Amino acid sequence: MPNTSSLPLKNAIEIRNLNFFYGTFKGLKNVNLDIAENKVTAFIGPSGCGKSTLLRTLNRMYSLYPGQRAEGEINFYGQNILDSRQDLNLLRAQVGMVFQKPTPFPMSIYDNIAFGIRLYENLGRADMDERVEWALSKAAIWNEVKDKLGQSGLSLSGGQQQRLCIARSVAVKPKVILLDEPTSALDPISTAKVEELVSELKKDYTVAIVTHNMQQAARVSDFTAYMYLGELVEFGQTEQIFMKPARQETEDYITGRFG
Ligand SMILES: Nc1ncnc2c1ncn2[C@@H]1O[C@H](COP(=O)(O)OP(=O)(O)OP(=O)(O)O)[C@@H](O)[C@H]1O
Repeated sequence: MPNTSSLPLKNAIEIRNLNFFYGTFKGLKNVNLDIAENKVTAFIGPSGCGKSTLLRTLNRMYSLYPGQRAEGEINFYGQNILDSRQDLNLLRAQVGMVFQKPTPFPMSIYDNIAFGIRLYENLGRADMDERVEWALSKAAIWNEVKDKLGQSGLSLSGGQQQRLCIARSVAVKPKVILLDEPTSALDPISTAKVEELVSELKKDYTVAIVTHNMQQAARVSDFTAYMYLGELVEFGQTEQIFMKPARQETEDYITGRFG
């Protein structure tokens, strides 16, 4: 891993010697990676290389599944979230996640946002209204839904549903937002809106994004991690990874000569 310590950046997450197991299969092999605060870090690499596995360790999403376990350290602002004493609800409020397929709850647009907030905070009606508007505005969808907050979240288009899901994760004021191929189910116009939104979000949040789309990684991210067969092959500033990769394997993948 190149040394990025010379950059004047603060890390939100520092991953150290991370190994991940699906039963006996090792999905991640000794990964070391820093995720800088208020930056976008992209995970790229061929199918099955461990991008989603790595993302899902960052809020312990895997803990829902028996037989899956991580070893090593994931220090989130200095605290190792792999510690068995880690409060998982608190962690998931601080490290939110948006999935590939938009997953609005089968309830109103308003309640899609308010639901998560109610789990953590006891807001009065006026404060809740304000928070809902704030979250929908942050996710650049307020103007499209402000006159139909009582309608089902499922009545929105796919691209709007995905922005609603981003609003839902923003609403609980996380520090980090994890995006797992957030545009792969979207049309090009919705994709462009979500990409624009990602660039906006980093003003307030730290973002990690898994993407199959290398142009997308190049457009939206500040740092890129190239993975292969569960290993982190190369990590650096996105411009360097795409313009001047240090490793031949990275260059082969970036230039489409892989495989
Ligand atoms: N639930 C599971 N049980 C067993 N093995 C799994 C499970 N989920 C993923 N794997 C394996 O772990 C490895 C990494 O998978 P992962 O989904 O992280 O890859 P990925 O890079 O995100 O792939 P893709 O781009 O296709 O989504 C693969 O070999 C995959 O088969």
